Amino acid sequence: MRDAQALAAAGRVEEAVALLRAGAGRGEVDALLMLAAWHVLGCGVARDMAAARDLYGRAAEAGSAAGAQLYLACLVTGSGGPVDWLAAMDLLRARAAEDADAAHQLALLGPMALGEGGAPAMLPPAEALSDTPWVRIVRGAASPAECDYVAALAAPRLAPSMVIDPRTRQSMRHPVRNSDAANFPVLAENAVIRALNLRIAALTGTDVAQGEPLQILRYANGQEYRPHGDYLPGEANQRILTAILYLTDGYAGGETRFTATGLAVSGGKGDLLIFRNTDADGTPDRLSAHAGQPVTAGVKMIATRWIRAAPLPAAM
Ligand SMILES: O=C(O)CCC(=O)C(=O)O
Ligand SMILES: [Fe+2]
Repeated sequence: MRDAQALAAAGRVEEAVALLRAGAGRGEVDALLMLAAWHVLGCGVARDMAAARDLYGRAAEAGSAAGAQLYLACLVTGSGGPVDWLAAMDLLRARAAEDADAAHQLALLGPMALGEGGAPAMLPPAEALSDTPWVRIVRGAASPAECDYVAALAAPRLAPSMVIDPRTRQSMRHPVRNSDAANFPVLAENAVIRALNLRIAALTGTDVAQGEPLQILRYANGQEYRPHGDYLPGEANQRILTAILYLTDGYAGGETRFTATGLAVSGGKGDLLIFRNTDADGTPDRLSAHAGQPVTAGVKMIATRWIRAAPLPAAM
């Protein structure tokens, strides 16, 4: 496939696409995956998620682990076609013998007893912690095994957290947040991540499409997230809610502290903290400002879902 890349780099995009199509036609995994990626990105071909989904499916059928992962993401998130949870479970079962992660996902999904499309069967109740700002906690929203799985899945993806410089729009390191971060864009989701995102959507009374990619933060000793609001300056589709799932326990410090009132939350492993960042009319609620206090021993990991007022544009 280096030939196709070289042709594309030389501006001979049509020839590159023709080469990929020929390889894909012969069922070559590399060609199927690259052509799919080009359809996702709209690079050399028109952006076409349905075509990408079909190509990932063919790569999966040809035995590609990467193809199977991406096809699974399409099936569980409804990218490039309808959500097909049953086909996703079939795919996991077909792979479980040779793919430890597929087997692990099935082991976690079984006890969830999910309904159609991966919807949660039952929801634990929410407890009010404060009304101004509006803060709720759902104890045991995820099991310890689910938390461990998400933490381990994120580990190889973790990199120093970045913030966007509002002047240059470049991402850069910043002392406001010195943790490590990783996220799961739609095509990086799998069945377990999707099930958790659907659970968070149900617990917050929102549509799963309103959620930004699940973001994992890892704070080692001394790391923190300084006081901030989660709302986005000048954004029309505002972050109305934040949901934080605590993935680890046994660390010291690291409370989530609402700086205006001093409310400090030490979430237990599997607890989900939910708070509103805006008023009913969508204006930022300054009282929702909060911090992740410095961790003083051990490691704190959380999974954050920033939830917008309206669904985000379809999957990338
Ligand atoms: O680490 C925490 O407790 C807070 C994290 C946070 O503020 C966020 O993810 O938006
Ligand atoms: Fe925050």
